[in-house]
Amino acid sequence: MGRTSKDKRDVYYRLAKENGWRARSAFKLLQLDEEFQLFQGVKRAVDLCAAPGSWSQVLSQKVGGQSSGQVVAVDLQAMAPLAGVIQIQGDITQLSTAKEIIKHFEGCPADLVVCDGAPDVTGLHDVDEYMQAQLLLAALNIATHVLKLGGCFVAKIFRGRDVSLLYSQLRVFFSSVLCAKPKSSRNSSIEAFAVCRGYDPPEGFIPDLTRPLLDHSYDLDFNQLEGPTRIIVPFVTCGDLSAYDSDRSYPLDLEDGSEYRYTPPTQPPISPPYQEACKLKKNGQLAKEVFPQDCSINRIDKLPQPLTVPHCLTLLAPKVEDNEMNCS
Ligand SMILES: C[S@@+](CC[C@H](N)C(=O)[O-])C[C@H]1O[C@@H](n2cnc3c(N)ncnc32)[C@H](O)[C@@H]1O
Repeated sequence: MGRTSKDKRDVYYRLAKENGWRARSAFKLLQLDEEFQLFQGVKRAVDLCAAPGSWSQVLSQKVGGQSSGQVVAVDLQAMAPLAGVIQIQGDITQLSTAKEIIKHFEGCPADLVVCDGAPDVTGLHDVDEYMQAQLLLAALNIATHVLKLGGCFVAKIFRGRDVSLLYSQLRVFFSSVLCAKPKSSRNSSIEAFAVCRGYDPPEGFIPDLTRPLLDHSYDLDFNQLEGPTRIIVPFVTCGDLSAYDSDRSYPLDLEDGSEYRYTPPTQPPISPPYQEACKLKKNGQLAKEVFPQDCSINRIDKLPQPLTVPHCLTLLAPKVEDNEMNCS
């Protein structure tokens, strides 16, 4: 039941597996491209925060497929190999990672940098938004080193309270910045994508890898700009009206009347962060087994010490299904 119910909940999850994409996120990039023709004329692209690799798959088909096309993908996590994609396992906030990306381009600038990065969500909105913003700024910093003048930068953004400040920061480097929401991105999520075109850094700007988060005199440069520090940018929804609605549940029966058949994931994660929790669950060692009567969060004082991540996971998300953790 678990597998079927998850498929049913999310038509893009189902379609991704049927079409051979490693994750449903592939549709987000495809729908962004439909709207903005992101891949037109692109020969070199960087995919930041790429695992499990569906955006890299899209890029390798649209960019890497050309004879001189080149795609570099980076993630903290290991990613299964993909034809035509150079992979780096590293942290995009680290100087060493930025240097490695640059090395692969051998002096040739990239036409497109994309970043679908997401920190581990804590549920504390301010913290999550802050972390997401920092990741975006790290991606932007790397982009300032590899992107050609006039190039394009697309990054996941959380539309939180201070998002207008982020837009302003992006506007310092790009002639056009807008916020796009593909149909495959749930309306219930504050996720959207900043689409920044026309890379045009301020005169005299020197990219500085020693400050990966752009948390320095860049602010001074920024404050010297004329006009308000917070701007409103156009909001564009992408994916035509006939596209599936990601907030809806669709029936499993296929339109042609044929019976639905479960499709396994295209590429299961290599070494997911929840692996330890899966192992403990299989051995009956998760917190709910330890406290079968009551494992509510207000009994945290009664928990075994030290408190491990898997224990917290069980307490905070008791309904996580086996299939969602790929425990089978
Ligand atoms: C939503 S997933 C990306 C999905 C991917 N675009 C795809 O289509 O398969 C977010 C990724 O961001 C990565 N990430 C988060 N923080 C990172 C960091 N500091 N450096 C590199 N990758 C990071 C995570 O490891 C995770 O794989």
